[in-house]
Amino acid sequence: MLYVKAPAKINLTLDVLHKRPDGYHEVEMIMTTVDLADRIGLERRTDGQIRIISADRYVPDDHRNLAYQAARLLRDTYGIKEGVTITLEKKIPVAAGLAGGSSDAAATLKGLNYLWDLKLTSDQLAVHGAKIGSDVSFCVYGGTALATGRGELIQELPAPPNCWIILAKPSIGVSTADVYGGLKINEVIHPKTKDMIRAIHEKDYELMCEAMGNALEAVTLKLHPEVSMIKEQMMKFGADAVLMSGSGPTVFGIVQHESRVNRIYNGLRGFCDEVYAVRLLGERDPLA
Ligand SMILES: C[C@@](CO)(OP(=O)(O)O)[C@H](O)COP(=O)(O)OP(=O)(O)OC[C@H]1O[C@@H](n2ccc(N)nc2=O)[C@H](O)[C@@H]1O
Ligand SMILES: Nc1ncnc2c1ncn2[C@@H]1O[C@H](COP(=O)(O)OP(=O)(O)O)[C@@H](O)[C@H]1O
Repeated sequence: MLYVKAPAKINLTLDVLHKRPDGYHEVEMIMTTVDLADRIGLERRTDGQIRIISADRYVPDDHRNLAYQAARLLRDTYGIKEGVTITLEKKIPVAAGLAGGSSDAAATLKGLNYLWDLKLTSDQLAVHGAKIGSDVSFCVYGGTALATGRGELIQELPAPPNCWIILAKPSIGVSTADVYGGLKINEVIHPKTKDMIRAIHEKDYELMCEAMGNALEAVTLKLHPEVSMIKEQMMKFGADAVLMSGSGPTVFGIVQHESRVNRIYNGLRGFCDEVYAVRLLGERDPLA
């Protein structure tokens, strides 16, 4: 059995520029991976079948699973006769704005590249990833990056200033398509992407706190007012800055002093079942 980690991501900025002819939205977003991860187990099969094993009832165990789609894409593209059993140990909350499914797909691409000895580069895997979902290309590389296009065009960035992240996911699932669909482009408050890039290059934590912004928040907060309440509580318990990740509903708070992490974590546990205190992974995995 080959094991591969599939880390979650958060969006430090998420800007939506316009709707594209293909129905997607042109985005400009800065994403970074955190040390909350699914674990993917890959085992070769001689029957050519792709099988998913997952204990999480919210995760499909058939062709709808993004890890399944990743395996099928490589098997069919490269004429692989073998199959694979994919065991998903889910730790990332589902439909949370943390790219759990996308990260599982990226981990499966990387693991099968090794298992089936395909010798594909990260760039080649990222191109395949984009066929599975807009966030999968970023998940192939990991680390920190500016994503543009529909999210599949990746420009690597250095690690952001070091800090703790507290993630709080209310017990609601959010459809990414519904959130993008609910966006009024002419009302978008554009985040300060350039300031965030400067904050990352200069390791300026205060500027990073100021520059955080997510154009999709306006839609999700209207659909789910409890997300606003979680943001307020996160600030009340001492976070330096707070933002919703991706299409939500997960809210993340950032804090530099470890002494405050427990207070925020314990405070949010009163409101959310799924609360995590995590670190930024920052740079790309050199072995990726
Ligand atoms: C919102 C973001 C922000 O990082 O992440 P999550 O909240 O899902 O983690 C991403 O843009 C989500 O990426 P991903 O979840 O891969 O989206 P996809 O499966 O490609 O698309 C799902 C649906 O979202 C909408 N969509 C997605 C990406 C994009 N740039 N424009 C869109 O309009 C489309 O309706 C599409 O059919
Ligand atoms: N491997 C997977 N892990 C989680 N969800 C998956 C997976 N494959 C497909 N899905 C489906 O994709 C939807 C969104 O998954 P996820 O990537 O966790 O959300 P988000 O994109 O908001 O982070 C879920 O509702 C789930 O049914």
